[in-house]
Amino acid sequence: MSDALQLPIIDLSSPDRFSTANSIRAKNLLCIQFVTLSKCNEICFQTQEVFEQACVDHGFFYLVNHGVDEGLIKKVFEQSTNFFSLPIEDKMKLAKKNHRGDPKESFYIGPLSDNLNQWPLEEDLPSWRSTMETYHQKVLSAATKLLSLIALSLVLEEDFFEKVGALNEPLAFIRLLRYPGDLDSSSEEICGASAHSDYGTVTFLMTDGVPGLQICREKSAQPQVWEDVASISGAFIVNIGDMMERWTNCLFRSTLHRVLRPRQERYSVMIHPLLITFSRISCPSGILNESPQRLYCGMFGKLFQRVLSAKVSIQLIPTHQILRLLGRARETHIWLVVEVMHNSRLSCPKLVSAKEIANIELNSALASVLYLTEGLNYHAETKNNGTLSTYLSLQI
Ligand SMILES: O=C(O)CCC(=O)C(=O)O
Ligand SMILES: [Fe+2]
Repeated sequence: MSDALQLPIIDLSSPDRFSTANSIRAKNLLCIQFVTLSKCNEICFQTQEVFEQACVDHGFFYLVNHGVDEGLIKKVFEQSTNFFSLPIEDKMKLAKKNHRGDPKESFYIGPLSDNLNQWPLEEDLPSWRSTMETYHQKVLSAATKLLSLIALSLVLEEDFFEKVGALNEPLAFIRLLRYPGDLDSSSEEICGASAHSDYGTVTFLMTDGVPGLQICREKSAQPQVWEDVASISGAFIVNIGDMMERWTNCLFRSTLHRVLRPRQERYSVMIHPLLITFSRISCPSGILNESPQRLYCGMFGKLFQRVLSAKVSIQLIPTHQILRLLGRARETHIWLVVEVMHNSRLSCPKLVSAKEIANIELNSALASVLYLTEGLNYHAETKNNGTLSTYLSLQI
């Protein structure tokens, strides 16, 4: 693996919240910690004079002192391994539907407040559910603190998100991932997770340290440049999602990323907090003053709100995956919301059925597709090599 990218570190426990908030976006701050990782386990902290903006330039940063106990993180990875090590027929009991996807296994746990989640049996995996529930709550609490820093960084009141009710109904879901390792070297697939951006507000990612994550900071550059992002033990890799990018009128960046097919087995755990009310809050005028052209009509437009209330799963797909998706859409009756960029403005999203998709013009490099499966699905796929790719879709 080539030298890993230097990403900014945000310290959630720093008493100087204003400086920390500034480091989320302000340019030319002095004495901010950077980390340089050339190999995963070789950590070298370095102070640099110029701080590149965490959210504005990279859309990715490390979060340290976040209050999620290392022991709990270790337990989550152990329990994830326990789950994926169950016999395939046990895992299939939680599957509802076939799904073709990247060559990895995944398990989604939706918001804890609804009772739609499926859990492995307590007798099969003792304490599994309680471990995941505790992790869910702890990460959500770190996310809430981070959001207050984000508010400060946008020159908003620290409790802005709280006041507007964005935290009243926080929907966060956990994704447990297992990449099986490159057992089949003849495979043409180079990705364990294909290039995408995340659709939520911020994503909290923890990995087991096996390399593979890469980001592309200039998605429109040709050829695309992919840079490795290494893990730091105990630190979250946090990235900005599309929802936040849109809400800040593209001030913050939702960066394209992917995971290369790892040579050895790789585990990762993600939490995506999705703040529904957030989608109804318009971009603050302060941000619009900086970039007066409003790039999005509404947050996601009315349609997105309909989507959110329609008990469906959602995912934003970058353009280069659209064609792949179209092939899939015809098979699986996926509905898509298509937004096409016209003269650097996004048109209002349109809801189209899988049948209509073939007729949509997708010649813009910046088109994005929000695809919806028919709610509450657990998808499963058995690949030729016997690995299982599963997910329980987001329950909203
Ligand atoms: O496994 C990882 O390191 C990241 C996966 C990812 O980006 C995703 O599933 O959204
Ligand atoms: Fe992602």
